[in-house]
Amino acid sequence: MKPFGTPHTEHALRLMLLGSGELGKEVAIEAQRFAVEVIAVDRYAHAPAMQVAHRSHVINMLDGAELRRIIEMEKPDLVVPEIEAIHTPTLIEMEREGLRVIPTARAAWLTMDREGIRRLAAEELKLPTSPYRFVDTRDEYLAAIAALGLPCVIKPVMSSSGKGQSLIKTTADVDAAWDYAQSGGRAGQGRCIVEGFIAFDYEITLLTVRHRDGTSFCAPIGHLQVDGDYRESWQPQAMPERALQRAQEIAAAVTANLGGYGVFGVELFVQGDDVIFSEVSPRPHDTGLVTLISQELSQFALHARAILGLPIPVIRQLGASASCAVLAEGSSHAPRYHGVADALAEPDTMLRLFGKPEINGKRRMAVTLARDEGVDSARAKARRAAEKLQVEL
Ligand SMILES: Nc1ncnc2c1ncn2[C@@H]1O[C@H](COP(=O)(O)OP(=O)(O)OP(=O)(O)O)[C@@H](O)[C@H]1O
Ligand SMILES: NCC(=O)N[C@@H]1O[C@H](COP(=O)([O-])[O-])[C@@H](O)[C@H]1O
Ligand SMILES: [Mg+2]
Repeated sequence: MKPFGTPHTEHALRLMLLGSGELGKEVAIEAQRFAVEVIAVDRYAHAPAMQVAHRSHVINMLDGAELRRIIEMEKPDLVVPEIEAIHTPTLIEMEREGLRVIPTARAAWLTMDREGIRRLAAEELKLPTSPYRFVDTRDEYLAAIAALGLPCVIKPVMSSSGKGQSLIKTTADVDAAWDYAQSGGRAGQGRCIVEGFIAFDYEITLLTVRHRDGTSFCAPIGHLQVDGDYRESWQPQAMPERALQRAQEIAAAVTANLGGYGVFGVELFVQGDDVIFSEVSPRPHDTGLVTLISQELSQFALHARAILGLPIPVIRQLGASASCAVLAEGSSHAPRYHGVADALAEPDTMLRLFGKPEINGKRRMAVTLARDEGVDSARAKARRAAEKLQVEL
């Protein structure tokens, strides 16, 4: 890698974020601590990371020609995918031409689409997963439900944060779930995965960092999801030694196959000592927002260090911590936030307002963070802080 340089000069070390949401904003800030020049790209203007980047571009990242044009124009030293809805075949092509993609173009390609990563994990790596089928038509969908049984879950192959996802409990849910899957994904209509429902005891994200000196794990993060979207996360999630070991083995196997440097959010379901692989983000994870308060080096700082080829000799945990997502629902072009001071009144409390420029429907706008004696009291404190925060539309 070339030496660190000075932004806005010919010697700048340039990092392009593809996706500029709340996660990218924190990555941008961490990269700038090393004087990296940050170029933020997303599908809309004034996205959170754009607000702290040196420059930004608004493009359709699912359009290969547009993606190539912007990368050729900016000539970044590192391209850092931040969301799954990207034309990853273009990244694969350009990686062959010498572009550096984090963690690798193949990892971004396999995980942009639930089919790629699921087939890799279940069929190639033989890791335990939920039973599943991919479907393109309503008839195939009905056949999948018949084969897998109820309850089951349907998700568009390209989606995140639960968009287009439904739990199908009874036959009464079947039609609405199909319609939502066809309208709610990040790339419009199309292929879906139908998964058998796993009645897990709890689920975790195991943040796994591949860096120049090897692979490191953060303490497991427990989380609560509603409608497939994260609402609360906490660290550490208590778990039996055997299950933790199994979780680390699975995370090591998946991330070693994906390769490259950076943080991965490995999502796992736990039942007793058994661990089931769900999916992986080859980048920081929303549930990992808790590490902004729970670790000396947050997942964003770890990502920056790893991708810049810097050492990570230790990941220091600072104590039981929690995060609580703040969602708003409605429509607005200039949301305002009340109760920020009240939300920060208790010791060991922090928050982030993402600064998203508009809401149309339901959107995660902020997160509260808290540390306390134990995970339960940290969760309660983060929730109290979130209750104080009001989003005026
Ligand atoms: N097969 C399943 N059995 C039980 N619960 C499931 C299953 N699939 C998904 N879920 C629940 O829905 C949540 C979201 O699913 P998943 O992670 O696949 O969606 P996503 O849209 O990629 O979300 P994100 O982008 O936040 O990771 C899971 O964390 C889990 O709580
Ligand atoms: N689960 C993935 C996740 O949380 N991704 C984060 O949400 C942003 C999109 O938010 P938006 O839908 O509000 O634009 C993404 O850009 C990323 O930061
Ligand atoms: Mg997930």
